[in-house]
Amino acid sequence: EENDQNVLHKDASPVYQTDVNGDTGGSNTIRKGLLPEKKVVYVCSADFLSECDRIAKVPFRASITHAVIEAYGLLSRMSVVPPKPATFEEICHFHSTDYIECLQRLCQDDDPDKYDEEAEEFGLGYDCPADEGVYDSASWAAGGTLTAAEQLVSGQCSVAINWAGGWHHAKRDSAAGFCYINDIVLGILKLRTKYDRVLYVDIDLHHGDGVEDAFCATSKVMTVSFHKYSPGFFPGTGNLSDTGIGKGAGYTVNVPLNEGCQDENFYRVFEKVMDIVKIKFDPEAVVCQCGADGLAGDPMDSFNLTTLSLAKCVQYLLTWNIPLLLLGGGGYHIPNTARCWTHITSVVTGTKLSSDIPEHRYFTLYGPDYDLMISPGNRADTNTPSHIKNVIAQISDRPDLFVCKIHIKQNVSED
Ligand SMILES: O=C(CCc1ccccc1NC(=O)c1cccc(C(F)(F)F)c1)NO
Ligand SMILES: [Zn+2]
Repeated sequence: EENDQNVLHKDASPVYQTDVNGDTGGSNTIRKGLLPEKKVVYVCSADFLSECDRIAKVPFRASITHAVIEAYGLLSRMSVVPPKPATFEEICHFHSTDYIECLQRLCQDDDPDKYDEEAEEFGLGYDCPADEGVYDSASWAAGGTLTAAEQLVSGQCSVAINWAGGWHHAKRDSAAGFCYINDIVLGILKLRTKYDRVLYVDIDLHHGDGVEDAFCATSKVMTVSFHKYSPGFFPGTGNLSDTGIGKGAGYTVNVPLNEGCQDENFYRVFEKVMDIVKIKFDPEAVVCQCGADGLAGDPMDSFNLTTLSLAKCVQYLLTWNIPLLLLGGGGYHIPNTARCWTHITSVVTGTKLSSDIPEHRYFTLYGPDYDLMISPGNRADTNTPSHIKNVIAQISDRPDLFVCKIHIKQNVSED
């Protein structure tokens, strides 16, 4: 019966399936018999895309991703909200004014010898160049995450998406790993104005060190990062033994994984760890950084994931029915990253997509199969069953980890 309804609708892309009662979707659709409609906010505008397209390490990734989401007709399933760039004052709710003033100054200076020792002190230089436009694109990306978080706080939606956010390495007073402004920390601080316990989940290939550092000493924000951990691999932090300090002891979770990790192991570990996190921390809101540099085919060439496991992780978080903020991050095979975040957007909007990518402006990037799905490479998954078992056991059996407290609504909200 559902197949009869795969009719083409004038206002949807040819591949866009209808839902059970024949509608092509849209926020005013009354959907019977499906998961209760989750209102989804998608942060986007022409200015936002053109500014985020200038992020040096992922040129035009913002527009390329948006174009596939649009080609599949997914915009009609979400409410599109235009962001503003984050202001200096908003950015300094986390970052030091000295660092941000230095970043602004260097981005306006076109002298190749501008990197003085102050620049070095703030991590600005050859590995994190402060080129013209870096401050603008970073403040627009951060504005997108703040807008998304504000939509959740004001109750306008249950899921909010900023695929141009997720810059998890930036520190309070330094740039790192091509991250200049930590939009994730700013978004979490915004969510904390309403929610007492906020969970951060990071499924990027790399350890989410900047977010972990920001909240390692508080029990109000738990950070959970799944990442490749091996000698010499950036940033080098995020071992199992890294569990938080002071009042935050037990509220930092790190899941170190080895080379070649594939979907089955990745999702198995994710589900086991998150089951425990849900019980012990009982979050009121969750932020997920969906970095796609762990995908097969990424030039990072480290993990061997497909979009299926990353989408399943987000699907899992949706079942918690708490406010969910979805962000981008790494992802340097740009067509695969666009495939991944389109797949996740379809999961969040409850939309089945054909795997044939519709014709659109960047269609040629998806050849020769023009398929939404990707295949794993044939590199071995070096995460042995005993490694996986050991990681899960160490997290679930640790006494200090997220000491299980009865969460009584407290009027003193700060630690
Ligand atoms: O993706 C990251 C950090 C990436 C990073 C950190 C520290 C040093 C270098 C990098 N990034 C790269 O090496 C990089 C970035 C973009 C594209 C490439 C490519 F050359 F592999 F394509 C490589 N975090 O989630
Ligand atoms: Zn990464």
